[in-house]
Amino acid sequence: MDIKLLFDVDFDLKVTGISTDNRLVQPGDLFVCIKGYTVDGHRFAKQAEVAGAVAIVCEQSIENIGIPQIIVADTKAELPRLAHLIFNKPTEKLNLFGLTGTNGKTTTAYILEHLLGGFEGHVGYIGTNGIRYGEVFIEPRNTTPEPLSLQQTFNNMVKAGVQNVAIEVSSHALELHRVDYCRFKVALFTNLTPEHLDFHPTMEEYFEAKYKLFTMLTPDGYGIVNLDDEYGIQLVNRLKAAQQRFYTYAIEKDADFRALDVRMTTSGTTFTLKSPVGQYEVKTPLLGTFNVHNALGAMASAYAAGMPMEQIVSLIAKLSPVDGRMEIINEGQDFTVIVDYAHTPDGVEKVLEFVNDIKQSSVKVVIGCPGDRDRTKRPVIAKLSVDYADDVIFTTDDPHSEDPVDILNEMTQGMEESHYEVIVDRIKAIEAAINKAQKNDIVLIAGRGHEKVQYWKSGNIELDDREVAKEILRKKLQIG
Ligand SMILES: CC(=O)N[C@H]1[C@@H](OP(=O)(O)OP(=O)(O)OC[C@H]2O[C@@H](n3ccc(=O)[nH]c3=O)[C@H](O)[C@@H]2O)O[C@H](CO)[C@@H](O)[C@@H]1O[C@H](C)C(=O)N[C@@H](C)C(=O)N[C@H](CCC(=O)O)C(=O)O
Ligand SMILES: Nc1ncnc2c1ncn2[C@@H]1O[C@H](COP(=O)(O)OP(=O)(O)OP(=O)(O)O)[C@@H](O)[C@H]1O
Repeated sequence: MDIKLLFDVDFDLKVTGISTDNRLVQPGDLFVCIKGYTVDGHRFAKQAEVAGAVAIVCEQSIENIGIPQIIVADTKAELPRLAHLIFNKPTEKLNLFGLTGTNGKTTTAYILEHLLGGFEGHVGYIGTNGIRYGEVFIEPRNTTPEPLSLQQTFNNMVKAGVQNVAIEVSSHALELHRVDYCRFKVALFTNLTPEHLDFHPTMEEYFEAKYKLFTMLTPDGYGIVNLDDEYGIQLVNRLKAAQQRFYTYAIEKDADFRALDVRMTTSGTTFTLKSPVGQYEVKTPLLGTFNVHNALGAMASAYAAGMPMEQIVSLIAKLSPVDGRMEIINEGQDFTVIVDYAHTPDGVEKVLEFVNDIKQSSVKVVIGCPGDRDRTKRPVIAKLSVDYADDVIFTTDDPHSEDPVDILNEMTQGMEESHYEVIVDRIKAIEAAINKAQKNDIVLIAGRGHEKVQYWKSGNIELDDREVAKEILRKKLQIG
């Protein structure tokens, strides 16, 4: 591509690619210097030149560089525009369904992917559980990838014939320009509760970051909003003021898509759906009230995309469980083991509410908090656990650079209740809970869901709660 198609410059140059990491530069690339949270990419301009970069995009002039430097005010803001152009404006050829909110993005995206898959065209997914389309699966690094890998992925999806993409859009992504130059056919808001307050100083700023997604709707696009959430109500008011189209969903409030008469068991949920085109009996294998919200959001999104309601209702009954979200581990034992990804106070509370609603006997919880992440939630999650569960084992989540014992001390500091114990080793903690479980008990293993790797300062180790639970159950039942 001629550099003049990217910048208003008076020299000729052919650009064949783009990179923000000198270690990945290919000859012919444009190298964009990003000031990161750990290092400043300007430091790597020379190495990028040596690796074959043909020009540098930077925020200030860099010494001893022999290739052209294009100075811009904010390289992070410039990057999505460049990626959009270099990767052939892929978002103009795709229907993007953006999902945002503190909890429920992955689950709602999964349900939507399933619905759209039964409708028309090929579907892609981008989010916490990775990138998937056709036969392709790429392990995730971030929930919402940075602009280069995002636009490149979109371009690959277009080439593979994908038409619809369900993409989780994190507040970090909205704040850090990762999704600039994306235009959404549907923008969905699940809820907003305290999380990431290490990144967004206040809830209002956190909400403003989420709101940005709704300013990126196409003119014929729809906002889809959870009306049972107080920030959802604020969002609806803004959409009305901006004369944007939207559908609401709720259980409590009178919304466009409303679940009435919700009935829950450990094998699934049924409810009566009130929709803009009549009432339907809905059956899903998903567990918990929050998954009724997620199902409603996905159904409203599919409807906004033109899918007939009858088809939506029929497909939702055929869902399989979501990876690591309320996943039942069944090795034939006479109690219930659930692995779930709840890791925010709201998520933990919702899951505990659900298990309390359906419990026939005692509830045992194994839970921890990650290191290097929002510390304010540690005592809150611990308190919720002892408030709702009969037996709690606090254990290690992903410690990252922190000492797990310090995290556990922060969780339990000042705790007056005594029905908890601390077992630092997560495998031993899961083992203790399962070995203590009696007939009809529920063991909830929360926080890590689908995750397969535990992140430690000293190195990462393989740890999948589901596999651990299965192995312990089989030992307990003397199978194999
Ligand atoms: C705070 C944050 O968002 N960090 C993201 C950021 O990393 P960073 O700022 O530390 O980057 P850096 O290492 O300082 O590097 C700066 C620049 O120098 C370049 N570099 C660096 C080293 C080198 O040798 N050569 C080189 O060229 C890098 O390629 C980069 O361009 O840029 C990286 C590349 O795009 C991201 O992967 C990384 O996300 C990290 C992993 C992260 O944990 N992000 C979290 C906070 C996040 O984004 N979370 C959200 C929400 C998740 C949720 O909802 O729970 C998400 O969307 O994932
Ligand atoms: N609508 C919801 N409201 C509250 N909690 C929810 C909701 N949906 C799911 N949860 C809880 O939050 C956990 C994470 O769900 P999910 O992965 O769908 O959310 P997410 O927004 O994608 O989170 P993350 O970005 O951290 O991956 C689930 O395991 C469940 O415990």
